[in-house]
Amino acid sequence: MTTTQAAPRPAATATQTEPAVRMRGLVKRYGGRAVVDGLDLDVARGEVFALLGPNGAGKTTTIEILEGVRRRDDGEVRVLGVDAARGGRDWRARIGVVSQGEGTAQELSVREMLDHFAGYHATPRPTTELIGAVGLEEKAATRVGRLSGGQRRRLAVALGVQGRPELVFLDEPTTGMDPVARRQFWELIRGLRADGTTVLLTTHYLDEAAELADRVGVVADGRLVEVAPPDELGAELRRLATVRWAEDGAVREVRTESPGAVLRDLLAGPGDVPGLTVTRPSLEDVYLSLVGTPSTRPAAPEGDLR
Ligand SMILES: Nc1ncnc2c1ncn2[C@@H]1O[C@H](COP(=O)(O)OP(=O)(O)OP(=O)(O)O)[C@@H](O)[C@H]1O
Repeated sequence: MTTTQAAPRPAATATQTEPAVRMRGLVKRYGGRAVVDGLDLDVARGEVFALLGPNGAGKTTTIEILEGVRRRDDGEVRVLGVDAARGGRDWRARIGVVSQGEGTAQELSVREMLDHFAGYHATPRPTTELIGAVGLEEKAATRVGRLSGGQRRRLAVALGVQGRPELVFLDEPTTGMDPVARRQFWELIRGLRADGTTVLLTTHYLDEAAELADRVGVVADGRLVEVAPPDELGAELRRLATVRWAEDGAVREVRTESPGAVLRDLLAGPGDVPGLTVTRPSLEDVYLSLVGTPSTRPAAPEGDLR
C-alpha cells in the first residue's frame, strides 16, 4: 500500500516575507545631477505596480537598477530579497525583463526565437501558448527582422514572461502596439497577476495604468510625487467638482465639494438650466497637475445633465 503524505511546507524565509521590491533612498547621478533622487518604495509580492512620469523622469534608470544592469550611486535596493547589484544567476532566473531596447537575432523566426530562448529556462511556458498570448499566431513563421515595431514589442513581452518569472519588469511594454494588441497584453498581465506574479511596469498610457495597476507611482525629476491606487491618486484634487451652465449668453462655473447642493439651487429655479454639466478631474488632469504641467483640457463630463 502506498501512502501519500503532503510534503511539509517550507518555513517562510526572510526573502519570501520581504516585499518583491524594496528601495530606500535610491540615487543615480549623471554628471553630478541626480536623475533618480532618493526614491523610497516597496512593491508587494503579487502586486501590479505602474510607474508613470514624463520623459526623462528617471523611470528606466530606476528599473535598470532594479534589474541589476545599472549601478546606483546611493541607497538600498532589494529585489526578491537580494541586493540588485549582487544578484547571481539564480536570482536572474526568477526575474523577467522587457526592456525598451530591441532584440538581435533578426534571422530567426518568431517560433525559432522563442524555442531558442526556452532552453535558458528550467520550466519555460510552451512556445505555442506564448505566441497565442501575445497574438503572434500569424507571424509565428516570420523572421524577427521582418516584424513591425508593435509585433516586436509583442515578442519582447513573450520573451520576458517565458521563464515564468516571479517578478517581471516591463519598460513601456505597449508602446507601438495597436489597440487590439494592447488589450491582449492587458489580458496577459491579468493572467500573470492571477498566478501571483509581481509586475512592475512603466507606461505613458494612463488608461493602461488605471486598468492594470493595483497602485501607481508618479515620478517627476527623479522623485516620487505620489503613490496610490489609480482611483485614489490626487484625492485632494478630485474632491472638487466643477458645475457649469449657460446664463445670459455666458458660461458660468462653480468649483465645489458639494455639487449636489449647487444643482439643487440651480434646478429649483423656474426655467431650464441650459448647458448644465458636472465634471471632476480625470486621471489625466490629476497626473498633469502632479507632474507640474497645468491641464488645459476640460475634465471628462461626469453626469451630464443636459
Ligand atoms: N547613460 C546616461 N548618461 C547620462 N544621462 C543619462 C543616461 N541615461 C539616462 N540619462 C538621463 O537620465 C534622465 C532619466 O532618464 P530615464 O531614461 O530614466 O527617463 P524615463 O523616465 O525612463 O524617460 P522616458 O519616459 O523617456 O523613457 C534623463 O534626463 C536622461 O537624459
